[in-house]
Amino acid sequence: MQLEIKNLTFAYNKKEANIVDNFNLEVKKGEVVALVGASGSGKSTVLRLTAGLEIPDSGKISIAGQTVAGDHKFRAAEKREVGMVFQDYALFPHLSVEKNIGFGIDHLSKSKRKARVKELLKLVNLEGFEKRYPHQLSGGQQQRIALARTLAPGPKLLLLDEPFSNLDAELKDKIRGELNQIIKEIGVTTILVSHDREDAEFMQAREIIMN
Ligand SMILES: Nc1ncnc2c1ncn2[C@@H]1O[C@H](COP(=O)(O)OP(=O)(O)OP(=O)(O)O)[C@@H](O)[C@H]1O
Repeated sequence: MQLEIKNLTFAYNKKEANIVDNFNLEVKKGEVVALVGASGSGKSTVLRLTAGLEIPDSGKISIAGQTVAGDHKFRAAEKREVGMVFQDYALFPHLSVEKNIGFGIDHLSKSKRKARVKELLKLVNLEGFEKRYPHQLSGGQQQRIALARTLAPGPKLLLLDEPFSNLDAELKDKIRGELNQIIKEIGVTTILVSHDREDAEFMQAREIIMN
C-alpha cells in the first residue's frame, strides 16, 4: 500500500467531538482516490494529518510501508515526501515561476534544478514561463505552476484540496482534464478532496464518502 490509515482519530479542540473518528483508508500505488462529502466532514483534516500538519490523537498512518504517525512515531511534514496543493495555490508572490518550482529541490545543483524546472513546465504545458511572476498568470496557470512546484521533488503521495473550487465553470473543465492527464501520465498516487462528486467521476477516482 502506498498509504495506509488505521483507526485515525483527531479533534482540534480536545474537549469537543472528534472531527476524524476511527477513519480507515488504504490506497494502492498509482491509485486516485477522492474524499467527498459535506462541508465540515473532515476531508481537509484527513489531508492535513496525512501531510503531517496535524498530530493524530490516536491511530496510525503509513506511507509506502513506513509509519509516519502512530506507534509513538511522528515524522515531520517536510520529511514525509508528500506534496500538497492548497485551495488558494499559495505560490510565493515575490518569486518567479522558476524559483517557485525550484523551491523544494534546492538540494540539486543549479543545472539539474534548471533542467527539472524545464521538464515540469513542459509537463504542465507552460514551457517558457520561467521568468514570469505569479501576478502575471491566470488562475488556471497559477494552479498548474502550484502543481509543478508540488511535483518537483517527486512526492510519494499527491494531496489536492479542492483543486477546482477557485475556477469558473469553463476553466474548471479544462483544468480537470489537464490535471487528470498529468496525474495519469506520471502515475502519482493521489488523494483529492472535493465537495463535488462530479470531480471524482471526472478524475476516475475511487470515491470515499465522508460524513
Ligand atoms: N484549525 C482548526 N481549528 C479548529 N477547528 C477547525 C480547524 N480547521 C477545521 N476545523 C473544524 O473542523 C471541521 C472539519 O473541517 P475540515 O476543513 O476538515 O472539513 P471539510 O470536510 O474539508 O470541509 P470543507 O469542504 O468545508 O472544506 C469543521 O467543523 C471545521 O470548522
